[in-house]
Amino acid sequence: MSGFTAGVIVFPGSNCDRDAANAWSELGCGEAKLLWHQDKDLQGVDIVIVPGGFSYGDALRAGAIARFAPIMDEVAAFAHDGGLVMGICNGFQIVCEAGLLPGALARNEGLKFACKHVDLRVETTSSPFTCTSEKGALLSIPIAHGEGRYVCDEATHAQLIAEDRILFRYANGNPNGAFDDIAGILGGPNRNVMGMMPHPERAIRAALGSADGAVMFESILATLAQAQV
Ligand SMILES: NC(=O)CC[C@H](N)C(=O)O
Repeated sequence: MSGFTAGVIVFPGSNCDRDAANAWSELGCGEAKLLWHQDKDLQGVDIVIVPGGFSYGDALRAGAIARFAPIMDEVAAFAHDGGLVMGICNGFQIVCEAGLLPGALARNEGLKFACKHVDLRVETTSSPFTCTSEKGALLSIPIAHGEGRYVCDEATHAQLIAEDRILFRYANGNPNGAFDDIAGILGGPNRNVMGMMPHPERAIRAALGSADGAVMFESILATLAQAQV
C-alpha cells in the first residue's frame, strides 16, 4: 500500500488527535504526524486533519481562539493552494472560524451536549472525501458535541446548494438543530476543504459500533493516489 502523510494539528484541549492519527495509519493510508499548534511548518504533509476536542476549553466560542494559532496561517495557505484539509467536530468549528469554510457552529438546539450514533446521508460524491462512496448512502457515525448546530445566511446556503457543496445531511433525525440538517460541507478552491461535526475516525471498525467512517479515508487515499499518477 502506498503511503501518504497526514498532519494532525494538536491544540491545547484537542482530544481526538490520536484517534485521527490512528484511523489514518490503521486504514493503511500511511503515516500520521502530530503537529503542534505553535509550529509554523506543516513538514510537507499530504493532508491536514484538524481534529476534534475542546481547543482552549471552547472559551468564547468553540474554535474562536484556535483560529489564531500560528499553524493556522500555514493551514490556510495549504488550503488555498488546493491541499486537502479535513476538519472534524472541533476541527470543523476551527476551520469555519478561520474563514476556510462559510458559516458557523452554534450551541445545540436545547443547549444539551449530544453524544450518540447518528445516520448521515452522503449528499455528493464529487469530493476527495466521499468519491468512493455512493450518493444517498447512509453512514452510521458518532457525534459528541455541544456546539454543533450549523448556521449560515441565506445567500451562503443558496451557494452551497448551487455548487453541490453540502457533503452530508443528518438523516432520520437532526441531533442539534442544524440548518437544513447540514452535518458537513465542502469549500476551498477545488472542493479540497471539508468540515463535519460527526466523527468518522471513531467509526473505522465494527468493534467501535460502526466501520462506516472508513469510506472517507478510502476516498482520500484514492484521491491522493490518483493525484500522484
Ligand atoms: N468532540 C468534539 O470535538 C466536540 C467538542 C466541541 N468543541 C463541542 O462543541 O462540544
